[in-house]
Amino acid sequence: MSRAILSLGSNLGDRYAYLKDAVARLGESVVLVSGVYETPPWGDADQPAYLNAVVLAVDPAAEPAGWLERVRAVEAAAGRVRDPQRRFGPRTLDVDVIAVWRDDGAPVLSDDPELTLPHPRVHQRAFVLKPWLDLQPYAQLPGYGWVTDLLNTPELTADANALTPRPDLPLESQE
Ligand SMILES: Nc1ncnc2c1ncn2[C@@H]1O[C@H](COP(=O)(O)OP(=O)(O)OP(=O)(O)O)[C@@H](O)[C@H]1O
Ligand SMILES: Nc1nc2c(c(=O)[nH]1)N=C(CO)CN2
Repeated sequence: MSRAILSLGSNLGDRYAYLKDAVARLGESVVLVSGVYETPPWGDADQPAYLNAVVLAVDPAAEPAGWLERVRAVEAAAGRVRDPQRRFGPRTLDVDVIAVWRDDGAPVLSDDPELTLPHPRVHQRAFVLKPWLDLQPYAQLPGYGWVTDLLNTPELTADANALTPRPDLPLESQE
């Protein structure tokens, strides 16, 4: 059994449709879905704004590597398009494995370049940390501590303030 925080991002094409499709493809493993935020591009300023969200997924059978396979499949199914010359450039859909915990609550730590856990840049990304807090107000990022404390650091406060909630774009069922 493992649970995972996964991040979703899109800044090309029908961004909202890509996020909805990603949640649908992740299927029954998704137990919590954050709100959607409109976010200024991070890491490469010359590109359109993103829509970002975060999900908590649980799967009794999933090994840590299984989450990477799953997010790659979701990206492929969405016909992921991106410019290989631009590391942090635009894309139809990006799904990252942010952190994974085992059944006993222990975080999975990995420095494997194929699957680095926690995600090596997440502590710098308000566009992931803020939606994550929507799901888990007491979230802790393994190796870094409370997510709320990270968001309150001077490095991230301005980025966090620049995120715009988009309650008009729900990912959860409205029934
Ligand atoms: N925690 C992780 N989540 C997703 N991919 C990872 C992770 N750790 C390592 N990788 C590897 O990174 C490679 C590139 O991933 P991807 O194309 O999503 O990067 P990126 O979106 O350009 O940058 P970033 O990961 O900073 O968002 C993947 O093929 C994957 O094997
Ligand atoms: N706001 C925002 N910026 C980004 C994002 C993202 O999802 N949201 N993903 C990137 C890919 O590495 C690069 N920059």
